Amino acid sequence: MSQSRLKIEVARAALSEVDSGMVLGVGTGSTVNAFLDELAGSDIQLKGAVSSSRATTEKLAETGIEVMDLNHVGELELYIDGADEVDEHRRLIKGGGGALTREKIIASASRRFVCIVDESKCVKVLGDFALPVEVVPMARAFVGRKLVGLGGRPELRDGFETDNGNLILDVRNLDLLDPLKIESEINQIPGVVTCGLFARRPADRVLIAGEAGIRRLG
Ligand SMILES: O=C[C@H](O)[C@H](O)[C@H](O)COP(=O)(O)O
Repeated sequence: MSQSRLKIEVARAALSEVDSGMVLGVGTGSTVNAFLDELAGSDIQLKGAVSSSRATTEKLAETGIEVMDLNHVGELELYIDGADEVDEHRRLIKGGGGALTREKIIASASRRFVCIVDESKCVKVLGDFALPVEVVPMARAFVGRKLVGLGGRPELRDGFETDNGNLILDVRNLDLLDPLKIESEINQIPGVVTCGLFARRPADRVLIAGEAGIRRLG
């Protein structure tokens, strides 16, 4: 099965997590877009959605779902999002599309986070995927040196600006065996907005589409 077919399969499986009348937190990326297509074709009627990026806001508008401001909705019942890497403890690397900060805010503001991936995203140890770190522009070089001090090899994502007006450093070579520790170490560097590790706020459930069907973690 192709990867895009697997994305559709897991998107379809995620519909059973969603109820009509919900205000849903919605992540960013191609798997989430597949989910929104499936949602549009279902009979689920959301009250609205909180969006994690401009791209998702546009997609929600096309789908006819009202986009709501997180400041006006309080705690969300459910957040649905994809990931770039997932381990067996439901810890994630996210931010391949640069939306990590808003994604982490909405995931943290939600009671449940259901992550939807195809099996190519599953790893034993996080870190093959370069870790995205969102950085305030004037701190780019300073943060880069600190990341080198942690053993990383940061590379500026060329020509990319986040929805928050910041930069992304993609960091290779970090030892992520203890993702909780490295997540807080990176997040404590002044100038870092957040890093793409979701260890402090892992997914509550991961739905994984593979050749054998849908596997669930959590
Ligand atoms: O910033 C982007 C997000 O973290 C996405 O959830 C992640 O990159 C996965 O995207 P996709 O579903 O396109 O593989």
